[in-house]
Amino acid sequence: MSQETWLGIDLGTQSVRVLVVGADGTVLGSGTAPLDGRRDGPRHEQDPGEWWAAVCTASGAALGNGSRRIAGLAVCGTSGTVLLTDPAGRPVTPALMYDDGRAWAEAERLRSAGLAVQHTWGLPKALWLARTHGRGTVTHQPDLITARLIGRPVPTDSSHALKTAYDVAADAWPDVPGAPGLPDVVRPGTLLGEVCPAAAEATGIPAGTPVIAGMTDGCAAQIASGALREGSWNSVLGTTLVLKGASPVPVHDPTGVVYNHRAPDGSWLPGGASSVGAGVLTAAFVGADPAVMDERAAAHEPAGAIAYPLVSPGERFPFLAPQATALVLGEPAGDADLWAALLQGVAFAERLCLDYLHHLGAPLDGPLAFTGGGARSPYWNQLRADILGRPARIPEQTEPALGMAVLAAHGVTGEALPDIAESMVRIRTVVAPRPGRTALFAEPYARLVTELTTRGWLPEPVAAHAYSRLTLDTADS
Ligand SMILES: Nc1ncnc2c1ncn2[C@@H]1O[C@H](COP(=O)(O)OP(=O)(O)O)[C@@H](O)[C@H]1O
Ligand SMILES: O=C(CO)[C@H](O)[C@H](O)COP(=O)(O)O
Repeated sequence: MSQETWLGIDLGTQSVRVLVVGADGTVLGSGTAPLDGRRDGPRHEQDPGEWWAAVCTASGAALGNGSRRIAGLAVCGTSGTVLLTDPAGRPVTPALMYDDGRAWAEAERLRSAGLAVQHTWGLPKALWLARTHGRGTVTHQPDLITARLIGRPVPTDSSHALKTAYDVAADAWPDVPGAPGLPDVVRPGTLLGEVCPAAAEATGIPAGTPVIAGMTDGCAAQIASGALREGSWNSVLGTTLVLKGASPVPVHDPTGVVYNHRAPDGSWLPGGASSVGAGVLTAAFVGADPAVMDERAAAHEPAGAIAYPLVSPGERFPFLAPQATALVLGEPAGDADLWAALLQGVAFAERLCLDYLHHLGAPLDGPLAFTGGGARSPYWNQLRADILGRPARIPEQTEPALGMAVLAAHGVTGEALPDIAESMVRIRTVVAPRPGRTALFAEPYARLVTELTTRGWLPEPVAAHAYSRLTLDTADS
């Protein structure tokens, strides 16, 4: 690949991040700008008008004052965030965020019509918006930014459209009676247009820069981890846990817990998003220093209590249980023991996600990467490798914006995405499981699986599969 420079834009929950990246993955510039949101019970909204201003600030900071040539850019957003726009592409509603849970009734109706959607997905929320605000065209978070960059409304990409129920296998919208207007769709990596002079003036990104159709932030993080070859997986441990892998065929899950994004080359990126995650630490230990707590937790292996640490009520992966609440079995012997139980509980949930994927027949024999804020803890990385019984790669730079820079390079050069990712993604370290450690955690893991089954959250065949994989792994360790 030539020595070009690429730009990635990540529209997140709390901020917009922009990275300027060289052909070897070196970060040449970065910028960020905060975003506000409104939460009220199950409702979570953002003002889409704020996104453009934040993109301008973050791009300006990433590019500095220089007139650097950018060979291409792509934009990712939070998956399932939607709003409605008028024919000129202007917002006519607030944006309902990916975790906004108000569209229960709409989701129920869609499911009874045969569409495997969760209530936080884009299509039920778009129906809710159409019912309460009137009609408009469904627009995903990045569509508003790519339109502004190019200077006219542009198609959406099939990745952000997935949770609006776009059929990525048939490359078509399903027939949804009463649906608001649906946008044209292109595959990720397609050229959408070029940065127009007005957008260049506002952002500092040179006019004429190619704008490439992006993917969701979850897929962007996967690209940034390099996990794009068959059987490779990326586990993003941030506030919550998202697992995504690469497969030549979709992983079929009738319950919709695991769903499949589609890579630009037509291969599949199966995965799911759990409500377990590192967010429980922030909530339970306000102001604690993770490094200090990790050091103290090392004396509690296994912990005296067993946790299933949901960040918010309801679980979506590795099982669907809207009624599930965080659980702690047993009485932790102090704060270090509780911290240990939470770290171990997240790793147990991660193990169960992999067991579930295996149960569905997903290919799992490639490398596993750990990314997200939780991967900043070397202790937790080791613990997770021990409990999973498999090594994990920790990349140097794992931001979704890097994934978008890689996708832009693919879109402009036409080189295969996995090849470009390998030339731009650097692995910092590989953590191997310690001998005997998987067996040390076998009993609490099995107890947790039993408890989840007894509560009716985890289907029994999945539990049986988890026990049999545990027997195999502990015989080896
Ligand atoms: N050293 C650490 N040890 C444990 N958890 C950490 C550490 N650093 C960050 N985190 C966790 O990472 C989470 C944030 O992850 P991040 O990927 O940055 O954000 P988000 O998922 O919100 O996009 C927080 O919940 C925080 O508790
Ligand atoms: O919590 C989220 C914010 O976007 C998403 O649910 C998560 O990233 C997974 O979404 P996807 O698999 O569609 O990328």
